[in-house]
Amino acid sequence: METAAAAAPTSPAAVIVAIDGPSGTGKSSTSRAVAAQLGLSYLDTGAQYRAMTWWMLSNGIDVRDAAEVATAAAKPVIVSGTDPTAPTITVDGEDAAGPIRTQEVTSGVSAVSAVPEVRTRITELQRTIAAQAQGGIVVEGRDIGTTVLPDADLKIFLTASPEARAARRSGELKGSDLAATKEALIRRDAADSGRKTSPLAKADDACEVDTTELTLQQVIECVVTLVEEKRAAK
Ligand SMILES: Nc1ncnc2c1ncn2[C@@H]1O[C@H](COP(=O)(O)OP(=O)(O)OP(=O)(O)O)[C@@H](O)[C@H]1O
Ligand SMILES: Nc1ccn([C@@H]2O[C@H](COP(=O)(O)O)[C@@H](O)[C@H]2O)c(=O)n1
Repeated sequence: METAAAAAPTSPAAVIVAIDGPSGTGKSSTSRAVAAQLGLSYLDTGAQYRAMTWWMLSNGIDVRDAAEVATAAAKPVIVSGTDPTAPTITVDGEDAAGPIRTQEVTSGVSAVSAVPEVRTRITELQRTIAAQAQGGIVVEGRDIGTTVLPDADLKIFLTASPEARAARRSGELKGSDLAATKEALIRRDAADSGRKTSPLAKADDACEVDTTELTLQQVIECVVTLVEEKRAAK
């Protein structure tokens, strides 16, 4: 007797998700959680610019000197691990996850990331990683939807008021001054939005989500729903 062959289980369509927005809007927390929940890879592009900055500072490069930064931009070997449950970043084989979060790196990163030679190198790296992510990937940063992955399946631009963002950051940095934190993130956003090459910007076809009044869990649920809708339509 003939039996019908069991239908092979189909794996969900690979989907490329770009999440951009200013600092402290919840890009990393949201992207990691969404990627983990949906079995996607995850890339924190800010960590790559921080890694480049840390290398420059560690090697005596004046990060305010664009010509010096440009000349050195090809030197560091930056490797990003894309498991959302345990993202990693190494520079020349050394674990950089801790050092890239220092105040010195945060203060210097906008100057380094504005240098075109730095952006060209890191953008190339990001595109290679996204192309290798078989099951799909969530990539978060400032210019993913506009420049790095303009053909992403889904683009999201997260926003939140400066007050909400400063309060979130102050919660992380125990004992920090709220007004100074707010001023520092406004300054960094202005530098990132004002640079000539690939500034922080919302892509025309991005879906904007204002997270000011939302809990992190609500933002995650909102993005998961958007990704699932895109996957179902593929
Ligand atoms: N909707 C939210 N409500 C409350 N807290 C949040 C929300 N989203 C994120 N947070 C918290 O705000 C802090 C900053 O979030 P996160 O690092 O994800 O932001 P980001 O946009 O990636 O920032 P940056 O660009 O500076 O790296 C974290 O402590 C996170 O837990
Ligand atoms: N696509 C991106 C991502 C980040 N940057 C620069 O890196 C800085 C640090 O980013 P965090 O997300 O870790 O805060 C950010 O301020 C930008 O200068 C970028 O240019 N493009």
